[in-house]
Amino acid sequence: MLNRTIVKTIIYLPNITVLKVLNSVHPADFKGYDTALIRERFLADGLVQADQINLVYTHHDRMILGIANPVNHDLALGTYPILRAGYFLERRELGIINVGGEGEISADGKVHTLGKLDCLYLGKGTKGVSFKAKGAANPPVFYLVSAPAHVNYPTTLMTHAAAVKVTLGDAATANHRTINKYIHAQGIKSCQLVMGLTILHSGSVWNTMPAHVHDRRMEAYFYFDLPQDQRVFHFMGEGTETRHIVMGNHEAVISPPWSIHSGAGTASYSFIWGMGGENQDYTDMDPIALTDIR
Ligand SMILES: O=C[C@H](O)[C@@H](O)CC(=O)C(=O)O
Ligand SMILES: [Zn+2]
Repeated sequence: MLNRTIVKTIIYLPNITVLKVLNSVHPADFKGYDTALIRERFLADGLVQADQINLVYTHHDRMILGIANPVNHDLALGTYPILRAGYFLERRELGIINVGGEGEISADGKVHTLGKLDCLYLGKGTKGVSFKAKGAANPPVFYLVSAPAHVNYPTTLMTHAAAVKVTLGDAATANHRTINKYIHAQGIKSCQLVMGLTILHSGSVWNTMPAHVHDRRMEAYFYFDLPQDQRVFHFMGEGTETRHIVMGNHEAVISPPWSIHSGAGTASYSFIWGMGGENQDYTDMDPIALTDIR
C-alpha cells in the first residue's frame, strides 16, 4: 500500500548557521583572560529567539548546544554546513529537555509530547526532526545537547517524574537541591551523552559546592527559571585558579575537563547539565576541598 498521508503543516527551516564556534582553551592561557575574553570563549547567550533554532558548536568533545523555540511555526532541524553531513543526526546523538510550555517533537514521523522538564533522546540515524508549540501563548523552550555518536540507541522519552532523583545539600549551607538524572548509565542509553537537571530548593542558591572536576568529560551548564533581573555567579577555572562569569536566564557556559563548574545565584534557579567524553560514569568526579580552592 502506498502511504498517501498528506503533510498539511508547513515546516519552517530556520537559519542553519551556528551562532558561534567555541574552540578549546588551555588552562595556562585561561589564567590571563579578562571578563570579555572569558565570555567570548565560554558563554552561549542569545539562544532563545522565537521561531529559531540557535546552536553553538564547540570543540570541547565536539558538543553542540542550543535552543529550539517554536512559537508560530514548526521548526525543522536542518543539516548545518559546518557538519558536512547529509542530515543533523547522521553521525550524532541528541538530548533535549523542555524548559518552557508544552510542545511536540516529531522524530522520523513519530510525535512525542514534552511537558516542562521532560527529556527526549534521539539516536544516531534519526533523519527527520521537527519542533512544534502546543500554543503560541506558552511555547516550549527546547534545550538541545548533541555529541558525536557511532551506534544508534533507541529514541526514548523520559518524563520529569520518571527521572532518577537525588537530593543533596542543606538549607543551612544554602545548597539544598534535587538532581534529576535522565541520560546516564542507569537511565536513557546513549553513546556518550550524560544529561540531567538540578533544581535549587527555595532559599538555596549554591550549586555543585564543594566543586569538582572530571578530566574524562567536558560539561555545559544551562541556567533557567532564574528571574530575568537576577544572576548566577558561575565559578570556573582550575580549582586553584578560579574566575567567575556572570550568567543570566537561558544562558549556557562551557566547562572544559580541567575546570570546576559551580555557581551561586542571587535567587533560586535551576540548571541543565550535559556532558560528553571518555566515560558516562556520573560518579567519576574529583572533588576539590573547599579549603584548597583559590
Ligand atoms: O558532573 C556532574 C555535574 O556537575 C552536576 O550534575 C552537579 C550538580 O548538578 C550539582 O551538584 O548540583
Ligand atoms: Zn561536573
